[in-house]
Amino acid sequence: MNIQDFIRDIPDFPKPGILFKDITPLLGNYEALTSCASKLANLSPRDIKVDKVIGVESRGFIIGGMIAERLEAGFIPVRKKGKLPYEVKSKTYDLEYGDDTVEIHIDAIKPGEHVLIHDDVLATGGTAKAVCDLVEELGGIVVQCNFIMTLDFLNGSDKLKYPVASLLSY
Ligand SMILES: O=P(O)(O)OC[C@H]1O[C@H](OP(=O)(O)OP(=O)(O)O)[C@H](O)[C@@H]1O
Ligand SMILES: Nc1ncnc2[nH]cnc12
Repeated sequence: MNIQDFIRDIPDFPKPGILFKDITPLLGNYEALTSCASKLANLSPRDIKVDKVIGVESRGFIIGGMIAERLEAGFIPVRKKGKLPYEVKSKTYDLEYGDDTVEIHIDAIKPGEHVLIHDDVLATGGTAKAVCDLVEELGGIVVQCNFIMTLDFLNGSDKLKYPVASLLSY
């Protein structure tokens, strides 16, 4: 099963000059979807029990939830501003195509819990860095930043002080 075959390039989306990596063909194929989730779960650290998996809105929710199930961990949604109903911590960050704010519930992580952060794409690293900061502020321990793919020409991993795992790099 070649995951790469299920990632579609869309030029100039959502802005001119951006080559958008579209994962919807992957999501739509049962074998590709489950193989991707299992491979990503297998990349998690062997020696650490992951307590919680974070999925980042919105594309990180789908496979993040599947990884949590495979690791027998809880799932935490990190959402864009104004979507979570309870008290939140927030971080604003720059994107490849704009800026955004992510939020987490203040009681999502207990101090000392081991947290794996999953998203579909690591681009500039702004989103993942903001999520790492939120985990640290709640007293959690980031064990891995886990992605389907990294866009290496944007050097996103330079912003992250934690191990990065991914299936594909461009
Ligand atoms: O490394 P970065 O430069 O921060 O970019 C990566 C982020 O950008 C995309 O999300 P987007 O904000 O487009 O939201 P979506 O998942 O809801 O489409 C992607 O799903 C990551 O979350
Ligand atoms: N080029 C890209 N394709 C898909 N998602 C992204 N998130 C940030 N940059 C992206």
